[in-house]
Amino acid sequence: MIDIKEKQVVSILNEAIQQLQTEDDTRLVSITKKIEETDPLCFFDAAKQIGGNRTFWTSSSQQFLLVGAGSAHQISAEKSRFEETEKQWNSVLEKAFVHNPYDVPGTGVVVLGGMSFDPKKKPTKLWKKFKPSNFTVPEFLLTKYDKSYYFTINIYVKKNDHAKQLADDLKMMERKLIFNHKRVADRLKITKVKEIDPEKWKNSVRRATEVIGKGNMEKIVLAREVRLKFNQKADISTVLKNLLNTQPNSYIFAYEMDEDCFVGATPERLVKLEGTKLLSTCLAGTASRGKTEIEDRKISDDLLHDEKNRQEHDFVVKMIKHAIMDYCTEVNIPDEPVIYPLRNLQHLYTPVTANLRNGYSIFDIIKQLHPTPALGGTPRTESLAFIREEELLDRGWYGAPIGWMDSNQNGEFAVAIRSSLIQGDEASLFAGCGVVKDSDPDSEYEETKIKLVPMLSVLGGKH
Ligand SMILES: C=C(O[C@@H]1C=C(C(=O)O)C=C[C@H]1O)C(=O)O
Ligand SMILES: [Mg+2]
Repeated sequence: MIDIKEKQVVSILNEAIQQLQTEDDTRLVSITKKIEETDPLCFFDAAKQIGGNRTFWTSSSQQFLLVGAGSAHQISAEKSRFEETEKQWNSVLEKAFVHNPYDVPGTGVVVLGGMSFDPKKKPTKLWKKFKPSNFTVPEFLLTKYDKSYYFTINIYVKKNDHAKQLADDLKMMERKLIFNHKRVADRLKITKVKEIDPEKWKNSVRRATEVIGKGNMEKIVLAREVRLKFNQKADISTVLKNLLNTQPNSYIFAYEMDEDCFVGATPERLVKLEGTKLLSTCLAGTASRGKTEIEDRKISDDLLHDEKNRQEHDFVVKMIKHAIMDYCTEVNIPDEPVIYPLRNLQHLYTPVTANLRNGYSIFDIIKQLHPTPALGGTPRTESLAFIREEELLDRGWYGAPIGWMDSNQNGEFAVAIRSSLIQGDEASLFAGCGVVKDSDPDSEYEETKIKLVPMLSVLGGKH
């Protein structure tokens, strides 16, 4: 094991400082080292004590995990957000002084963030802390990859900085973050539930089926919001712990902006990139889980053969295939979906594998894919216009790409569903469903109800 001693941190900082030309010049220094096993939730908790916003990400296998504390660099973009975000990210990388002896995805200069579903929708104050695109390079980052743990420091240095002093301060922060303390779980209780107008929502579903019936569109995804009030402020670490314990096969994420935190456990990958190896996912079509194994198998079987759900699913497959064709080689998509089981429901699932062509980035793919018909509809422009006009909620970051990327073309983005915007002792939960020509408003309403269960149950609701 290569261990970077503190003395080396001082010399790395010194080297970076000495390369600065003028007093106003600054430079991002990134130092990664391997550490002993560290409890990610303790790290997340401790990050609160040292101040600054926190970020959290685990991939569906949970063998990969990122926890960010504070912010060394903040990217935010409004107009041309994909291009602008990527431009700012590249300029961070260009000037970065990186010391990372490990060729491990998610170590070194890493950025975590997300974006809003539809920048053209008039924003409300609900999401005022979240820009159309916000990304954070954490000041301190914990990475778990396979069974190993890494700690990365990202810090801007100036010509007048004193390397030894900086290194001492950083060491103190590291001790605070990596110290495994005993966590106290909170006992959150829901004191008020306000469903935002279910009857109006069902009417929107009805109108969507009418529009689809006329042949103008094929699929429109409509979402709704539930507002909760709690007996106390929600503790985000406890929410994450509960999600980790109850939601297998899901990406668990948190992105904090001051007092607000966007949290979720989504099963839906948008895109994963490891070097040039690309993975995407078609996930649409839903049923509940059975109470017995036999009942469960029967429900899966029916779902696999249900025409309405297969339609919902096939629009996504077709679109994703079309969207990545020009950007990838070796695109491989099975002809038939399989079942993707979750704790409270099951989906139709078709994996996509491909090879990203030279010269393209994960951002090029996100731009092509978002929103897929799993969250928008078919055709895209028309369905988005319908959603913008008809939906009663501000989706904010719900249903949009959320994820991370590093400086070596590795990264992964999920679609932020099964999620909640937690605001102190209140929260908004979101769930939507794919409306096609045979959709029935009451059944779609029931479907969104099950999709709300994962978040509701970890926030003190019924299990
Ligand atoms: C829109 C959501 O989920 C999407 C809609 C699905 C459906 O209607 O069958 C299934 C998975 C997701 O693509 C949500 O969970 O909020
Ligand atoms: Mg559905």
